[in-house]
Amino acid sequence: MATGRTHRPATRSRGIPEATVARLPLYLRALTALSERSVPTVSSEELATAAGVNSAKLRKDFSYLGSYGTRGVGYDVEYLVYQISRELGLTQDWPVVIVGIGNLGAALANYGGFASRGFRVAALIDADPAMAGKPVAGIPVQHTDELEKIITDNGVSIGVIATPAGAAQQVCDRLVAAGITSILNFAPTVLSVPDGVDVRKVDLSIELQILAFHEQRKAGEEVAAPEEGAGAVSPPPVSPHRAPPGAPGADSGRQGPDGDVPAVMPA
Ligand SMILES: NC(=O)c1ccc[n+]([C@@H]2O[C@H](COP(=O)([O-])OP(=O)(O)OC[C@H]3O[C@@H](n4cnc5c(N)ncnc54)[C@H](O)[C@@H]3O)[C@@H](O)[C@H]2O)c1
Repeated sequence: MATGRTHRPATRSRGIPEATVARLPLYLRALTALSERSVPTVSSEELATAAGVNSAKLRKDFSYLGSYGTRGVGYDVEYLVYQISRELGLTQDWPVVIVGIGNLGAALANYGGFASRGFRVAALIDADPAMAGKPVAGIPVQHTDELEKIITDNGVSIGVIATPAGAAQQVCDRLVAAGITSILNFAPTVLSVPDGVDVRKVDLSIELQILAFHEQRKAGEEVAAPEEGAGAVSPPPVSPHRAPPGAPGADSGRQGPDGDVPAVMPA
């Protein structure tokens, strides 16, 4: 049974900090767009803007990859795409299983962005016997009774949980016992996993709550703003774009369009 893991190491193998790893997909997304436009080189400032991070952080991140760019020329786009893809393990195909094929699981199965990034949906699994055999995104749904066999037969190491929260821990335990070592959890619950298993959690409602915080703050500023010429002394303005303390992107000083951290977070 899961023993529970309460913290994650600050650095991964080969000394790349976790925060840098979390930004690599942002760089890759921006670089892929440049590559598709056949842009050969890019400056750290341009790439930082496109990725939504600050350029000093980008240069520091790339130094972990041993990539320093060429003064006056910038970074070679194709080479960086290759380097980051290799670092993220994307130069190989990763079979993925999705468990819980309801609204969300079906939407994920239909999402073309997984396959184009090297994540092949190997199987769809659901506990509802009525769904067994029904195709979703062209893949027949399989019953949870088959879970262990499916994982072994397909050599799957990444599982996606899209079940109701109440079922997620039990599904997680079965996935882990069957050999899954990475889990992307969409269920709104904290999963307990043994050492050696990585869990990432996506929660769009948390992102909305952070936006609600900013909306509330903006509304408060409008109410508090003194009328011109009234002579009132107001406190220095607080940027509405700063994240609340402890939130993703907090204390980063500056955030790009997406913030510095993607809307996926450690469990
Ligand atoms: N993270 C996010 O941003 C986000 C967004 C939407 C929904 N969610 C969460 O995703 C989950 C799924 O939402 P939904 O709208 O697709 O729900 P849904 O009810 O449409 O689908 C849930 C599916 O899980 C299956 N299921 C239940 N128990 C199972 C088990 N033990 N093993 C395998 N399958 C099982 C059900 O048969 C059903 O098909 C919920 O936990 C929801 O809160 C998260």
